[in-house]
Amino acid sequence: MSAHESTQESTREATQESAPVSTGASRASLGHWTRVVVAIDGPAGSGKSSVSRAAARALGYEFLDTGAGYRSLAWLGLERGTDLEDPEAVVGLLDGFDYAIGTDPDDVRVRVGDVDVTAAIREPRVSGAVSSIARVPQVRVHLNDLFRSLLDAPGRPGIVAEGRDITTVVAPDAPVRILLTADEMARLARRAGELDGQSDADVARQVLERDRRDSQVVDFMTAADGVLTLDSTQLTFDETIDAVVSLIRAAID
Ligand SMILES: Nc1ncnc2c1ncn2[C@@H]1O[C@H](COP(=O)(O)OP(=O)(O)O)[C@@H](O)[C@H]1O
Ligand SMILES: Nc1ccn([C@@H]2O[C@H](COP(=O)(O)OP(=O)(O)O)[C@@H](O)[C@H]2O)c(=O)n1
Repeated sequence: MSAHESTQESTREATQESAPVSTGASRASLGHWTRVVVAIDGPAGSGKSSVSRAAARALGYEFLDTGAGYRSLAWLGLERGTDLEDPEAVVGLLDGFDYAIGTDPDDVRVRVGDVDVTAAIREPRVSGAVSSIARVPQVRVHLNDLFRSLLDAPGRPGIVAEGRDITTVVAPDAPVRILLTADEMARLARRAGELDGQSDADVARQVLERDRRDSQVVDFMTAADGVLTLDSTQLTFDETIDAVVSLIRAAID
């Protein structure tokens, strides 16, 4: 049985379960983590960010959008006029990179220095540049250290972190690991629905090119061993949230 099939099966079982709500977890299931760490990866438009945030809210957990870290560094480089194709220049940006992100799912503001970049990091110019900085190994090491310290910080009983390599590199030993997928047409339609001011064709080109470049660095299209695949193509937004919450509850109860 493939990882995909086995996961659809476990998703079905978990979704049908009507277990009482519990956000607790046994010490053993947490491994070395101080709280429940839920790792979610997937391609652009699969629903990682919105679904992870809603699942965190439903469980009383925190939420970590790791892509915001890469986007913020790209934003800084664009502001400074840095050549983002030059890895040395990109590494130079890390010196004194003063980055902060909210992990409350109801307050996910992002700051670089004194500037609130929450909206700016979603602009197409940042989406178009971010893959260039994400492929620099020193950037990944630097940001991964930061992400791990946020995952293990004192706070709510759990945290849902989403990105491209959370299940494989940042937290391969997380008690819950999910690959959230959706077929290309569904992903492009979702993204097109979000971005005003850009034609659907431009959005599609940009998303596919970003996925192509990102997948040269990390594999977020196939589930690593032990990672559950949840295909949201045929699911509504609410059904996807329910499925993720059920998978988390099933894993920690
Ligand atoms: N299962 C789903 N069905 C319909 N729309 C969805 C679903 N999951 C996510 N969306 C919508 O798709 C858009 C992209 O989701 P987002 O969370 O930004 O994806 P990602 O973080 O993977 O790029 C959002 O507008 C979101 O509300
Ligand atoms: N764990 C992660 C998260 C994001 N990224 C990079 O950051 C970019 C933006 O991530 P994102 O999660 O905001 O992207 P979307 O899928 O939400 O559009 C990605 O295109 C990757 O280049 C990464 O390399 N590793």
